[in-house]
Amino acid sequence: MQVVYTGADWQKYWLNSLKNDKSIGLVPTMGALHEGHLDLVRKAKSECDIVVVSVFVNPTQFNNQEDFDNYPNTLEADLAKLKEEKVDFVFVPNTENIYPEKPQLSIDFGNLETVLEGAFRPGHFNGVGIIVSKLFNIIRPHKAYFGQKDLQQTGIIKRLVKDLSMNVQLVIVPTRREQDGLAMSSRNMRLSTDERQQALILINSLEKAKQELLTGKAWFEIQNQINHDFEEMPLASLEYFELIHPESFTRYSAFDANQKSSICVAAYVGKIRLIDNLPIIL
Ligand SMILES: Nc1ncnc2c1ncn2[C@@H]1O[C@H](COP(=O)(O)OP(=O)(O)OP(=O)(O)O)[C@@H](O)[C@H]1O
Ligand SMILES: CC(C)(CO)[C@@H](O)C(=O)[O-]
Ligand code: BAL
Repeated sequence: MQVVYTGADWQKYWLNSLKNDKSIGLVPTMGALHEGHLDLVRKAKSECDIVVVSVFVNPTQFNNQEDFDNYPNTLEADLAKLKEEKVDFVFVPNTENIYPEKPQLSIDFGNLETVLEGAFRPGHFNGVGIIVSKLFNIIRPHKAYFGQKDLQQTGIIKRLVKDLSMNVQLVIVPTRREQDGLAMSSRNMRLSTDERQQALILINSLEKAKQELLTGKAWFEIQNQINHDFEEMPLASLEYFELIHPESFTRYSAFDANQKSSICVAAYVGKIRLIDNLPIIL
């Protein structure tokens, strides 16, 4: 496994892979790797000749300085896990290398900016759009792997690839969960024991809502009930709990079994903001 620190360093490996007609798979991450990330890596390993994992905590996608300052950094352990998975390259750029200057470009994702993460994290998707474009331009992968846990992020990146005719195939990997159902997330390691227990309200409320939707209960009643459930949890505070179309991300005010739908949730547990989602009709 080779650790590469700059785009210029990667260039010679890229030329070599091109000469040998090798396919390249990229797994973009912000580090603090868990089994969810490793599922992406394993999928990439099974489909590509060369797998590159990037580890970069991208400052421009954080709308909250405290969240950025406290984002876990476990690079040594990450490298050991990636070596175990027989990853070919790990790209670990520093901020100066990625952002020699503050980008002047900004990306407006239209309606995607006005709901869910777009609404609650102003500027977040602009930061994601810029860094993912940069990573695609530097690494030039044939395929890139993203997790379904960040459902709206997958919509943003699909839009980016389509609107800019990027020559990369996106692969979306299902959400890996802990045994009790909590979606794996790097931020989980910052939860106290009590917070970890109360964090289960995210997946429990998604599953409860799904069951009730499928048995005919009205969406507004379900939403009211879930709001109430969150109010009962002293450490959890709900940001949104929405029924949406999983491609356009438009909100539904009522359930329609003939339309694709997913439920998305975001909540603070203590000071940690977590997100999750569950498909209802695919
Ligand atoms: N539980 C999971 N299952 C599948 N993919 C995941 C999971 N968690 C994260 N990913 C994916 O891994 C990639 C890198 O994500 P990232 O490094 O932000 O990790 P993260 O665990 O989502 O961190 P955080 O939730 O704290 O933002 C993204 O494509 C993300 O969707
Ligand atoms: C795609 C990504 C690596 C861009 O920084 C990040 O948003 C993430 O980890 O999901
Ligand atoms: N996994 C999404 C990255 C973020 O929370 O900024």
